[in-house]
Amino acid sequence: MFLEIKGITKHFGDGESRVNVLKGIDMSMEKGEICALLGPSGSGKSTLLNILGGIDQADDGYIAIDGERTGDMSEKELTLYRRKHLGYVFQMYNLIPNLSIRENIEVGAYLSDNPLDVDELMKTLGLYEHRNKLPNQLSGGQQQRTAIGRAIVKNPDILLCDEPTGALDYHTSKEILQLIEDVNKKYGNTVVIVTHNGEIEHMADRVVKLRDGVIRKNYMNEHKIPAMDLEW
Ligand SMILES: Nc1ncnc2c1ncn2[C@@H]1O[C@H](COP(=O)(O)OP(=O)(O)OP(=O)(O)O)[C@@H](O)[C@H]1O
Repeated sequence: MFLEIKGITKHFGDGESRVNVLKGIDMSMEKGEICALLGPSGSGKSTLLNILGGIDQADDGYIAIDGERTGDMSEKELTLYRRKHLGYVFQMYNLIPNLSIRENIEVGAYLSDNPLDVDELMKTLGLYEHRNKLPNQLSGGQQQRTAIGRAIVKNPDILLCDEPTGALDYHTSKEILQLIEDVNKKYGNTVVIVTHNGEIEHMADRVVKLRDGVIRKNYMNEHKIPAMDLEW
């Protein structure tokens, strides 16, 4: 097992305003799996993703990646680990406005000992011809491609995507999902996609459904559908 999540609990606030957001999450994933993490608003999806990504800390439980428990690491080790092994794609692209597309992707490459070839990646992403433009000269879909490029150029073991198509129209969303699928096939990264879009579960190997901070369902898809064929 590549990724192990065991007994994760998390609360926010204290006293009357205390909310128990995650109430004991256990799940695991193999390398190269795509997991769709679904659940109603407020069920704890982003909180779990942030804990997986080392952006937030659990109250209890642990995350182990390839046998290494992130909770046992010092702050410095964790930062290095995050830089090297995790890629994050957000709904808002968070690109650096005064850097070119190429430079935005290179920012990710600098963080890695083992980066992918930036030119080749830009070609895979369909961004090569736009490489010298600034983010605001591109469409939303192209900006999201750049954000995926920045996350993936590190060749991270795990790619965490929080509503990666949340701000995009139907066709662009499908393109981005196809791209995530292509990247997973080509580089074998383990992918977790947090989404409200139930259709995305059909392209995933594993489907995990959260409700009220608990996993209600966790199953493997017998028949995956290519992202290109999803409809909603
Ligand atoms: N930093 C925080 N401080 C206080 N409460 C928080 C914080 N972050 C999240 N919460 C609360 O935790 C609960 C779960 O939030 P989370 O964002 O994980 O849910 P979600 O399933 O991702 O929801 P959505 O689909 O709407 O993004 C919510 O009730 C939210 O208000």
